[in-house]
Amino acid sequence: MVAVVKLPESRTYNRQECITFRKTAERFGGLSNMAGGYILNINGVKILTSEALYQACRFPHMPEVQRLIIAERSPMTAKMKSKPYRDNSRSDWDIVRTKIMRWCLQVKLIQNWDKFSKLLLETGDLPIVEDSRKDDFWGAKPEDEEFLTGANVLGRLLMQVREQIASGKLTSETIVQPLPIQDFLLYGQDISPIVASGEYYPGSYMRSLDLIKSGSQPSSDVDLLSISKHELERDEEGRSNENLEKELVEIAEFKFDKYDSLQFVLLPIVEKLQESEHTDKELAKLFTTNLKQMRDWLKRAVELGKVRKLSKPVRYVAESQLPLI
Ligand SMILES: Nc1nc(O)c(N)c(N[C@@H]2O[C@H](COP(=O)(O)O)[C@@H](O)[C@H]2O)n1
Repeated sequence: MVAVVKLPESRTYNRQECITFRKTAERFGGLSNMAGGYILNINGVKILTSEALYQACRFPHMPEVQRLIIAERSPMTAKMKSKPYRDNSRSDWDIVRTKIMRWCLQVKLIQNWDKFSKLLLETGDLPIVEDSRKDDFWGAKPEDEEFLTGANVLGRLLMQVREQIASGKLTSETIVQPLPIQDFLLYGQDISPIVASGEYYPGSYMRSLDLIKSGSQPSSDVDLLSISKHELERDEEGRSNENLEKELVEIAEFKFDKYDSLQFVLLPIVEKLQESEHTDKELAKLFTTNLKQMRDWLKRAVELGKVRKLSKPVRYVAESQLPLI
C-alpha cells in the first residue's frame, strides 16, 4: 500500500512584512540549517549543523552513510553526500521528515539555547520565511521583488519553536525526547533524550527508554524500580521471576541522587561491568561515545562505589559481581 502524503498548502509572503533568510551570513542567517556555530551532540556524537543531523536521519538503516554525512565539515557538502543514497532514505521519509525537522530544530535550540532563542525571539511575531531559489517545500520561492510563494515548512516550524519559547513550553532545561517513530537511530543505536549539555543517556538502556517512550520520565530510583517491575510482568525470555527480582533489587540499590541524570548512563555501564571487566576504551566503543566522556562516567561510578578501577593494565569492574540474570 502506498501512503498518500498530503503536502502543506502554499502561501504567499510579502517580503517587506516578513523575516526572510537565504544566506547564512545575513542578519537572520542563523535560522538556516546550513548555519555554522550551532554544534549538536546526539548520543555522544558531535554534529556540526542541524542540516547534517537532518540528512543523517534519512538513513537509520545505513550507519555508514550517516557517518559520511556527519564527517563533513560543510553543511552543504553533508547534504550533497546524502544525494546518491536518497532513493534509499527510510521508507516513511516523506511522512516523518517534517517531524524530524521539528525535532532537529528543538535539538539545535536546546543545545544552543542563548544564541538560538535570542535570534528566534528577535524575529518578533513576524512570519519567518526561508527564501529559496528552488525549494518551495521547506522555503518559499521569489515570485518577483516583492513576493515569495511556497509551503515554507521550515519557516513555519521555526515559528512554532519561537512560540514554544515564548509560552515557556521549551526552556533551556527541556529534555528533547526521541521521536516515537520506528528506527530512530544514530549509528545503529536508539537516539537518546537530548539535554542542553549533550550528556548522553545510552539508548541501549531500554528500561529507561521504554518509560520515556510511554510518556513519563524516569526521575528517581523509584521510577527505575517500576520499570523493572514492568519488565517482570512481560518477560518472555524464560528468565525466572526469582532472578528478575534479584535484578530489581540490584537496580533499586543504586543510590543515585534523584536529580543526577547520570543514573541513566551509569546503570547500563555497571551492568556491563558485572558481566566482565573492561577497559575505558572498550566501554567507550560499546556505548558509542568518546573516551573522555566514558572516563568521566567511570570516575563518577567509582566515586559512587559502584565500580572499581583496577591497575596494570587499567580496567574497570563492578563492585558487585553478582550476575544480574
Ligand atoms: N540546496 C539547498 N541550498 C540551500 O541554501 C538551502 N538552504 C537548502 N535548504 C535546506 O535543505 C534542507 C532540506 O533538504 P531536503 O531537500 O529535504 O533533503 C533543509 O534544511 C532546507 O532548509 N537547500
